[in-house]
Amino acid sequence: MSVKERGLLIVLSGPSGVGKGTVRKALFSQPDIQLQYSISVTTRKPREGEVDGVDYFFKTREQFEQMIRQNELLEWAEYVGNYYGTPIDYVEKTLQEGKDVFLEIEVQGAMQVRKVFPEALFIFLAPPSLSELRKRIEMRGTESEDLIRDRLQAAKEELEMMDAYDYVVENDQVELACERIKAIVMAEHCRRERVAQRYKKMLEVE
Ligand SMILES: Nc1ncnc2c1ncn2[C@@H]1O[C@H](COP(=O)(O)OP(=O)(O)OP(=O)(O)O)[C@@H](O)[C@H]1O
Ligand SMILES: Nc1nc2c(ncn2[C@@H]2O[C@H](COP(=O)(O)O)[C@@H](O)[C@H]2O)c(=O)[nH]1
Repeated sequence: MSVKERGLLIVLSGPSGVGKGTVRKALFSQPDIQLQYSISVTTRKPREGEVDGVDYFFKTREQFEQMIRQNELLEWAEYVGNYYGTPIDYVEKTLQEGKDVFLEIEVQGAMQVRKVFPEALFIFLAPPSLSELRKRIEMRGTESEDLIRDRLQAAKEELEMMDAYDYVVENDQVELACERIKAIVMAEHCRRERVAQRYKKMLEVE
């Protein structure tokens, strides 16, 4: 399979509460872009309304550690007391089918993905400010005061990593952030198409 035919791997990171899930849902509802969401595995307890196999695959720590041992994860990280990871089989199979795969993961995991898939597209979603980030995570109402504090502490470390990404997109408004990500993905497809054409021409000349 040529570089062009394989799907594009898109990695979206950003601090907890910045709006990754909200922007992703907006992006996935767009008719002119087709992305496949990679459902992560986690040891975190489900939030109200979260469904196993839709939002996450919810596992015990023992089950998760077994997945690590059996090399079933493309990447994994411990984030604020819980494990999170990306099942490798789904990502590989879907990319092979020529479909684009979308990962929504924190920064430690994203850096592991970069080592395995350096050609992936890395996008960091940034909040307009730290105070707005705090407001969003508090307004969501899914975490205790202690967990919000820990997630905001992690957010400061994550924001320092944004330079390691190919693009930084501000999530000031969901629709705008969604359009910006769409434009980045479409531009990357055009670039890959041109590289593939040039490569094909080169082979014809030889
Ligand atoms: N542009 C925005 N303006 C105002 N509120 C927003 C915006 N984007 C998202 N929100 C709100 O912020 C809260 C957090 O959003 P969301 O759950 O999507 O964040 P997240 O980055 O996926 O968080 P986590 O990493 O913890 O899962 C939600 O209540 C959401 O409605
Ligand atoms: N490294 C990974 N991080 C992941 C994965 N799935 C989700 N996440 C990130 O964890 C935090 C917390 O998520 P929450 O649902 O508890 O709010 C957030 O930044 C997610 O994007 C994964 O597979 N690997």
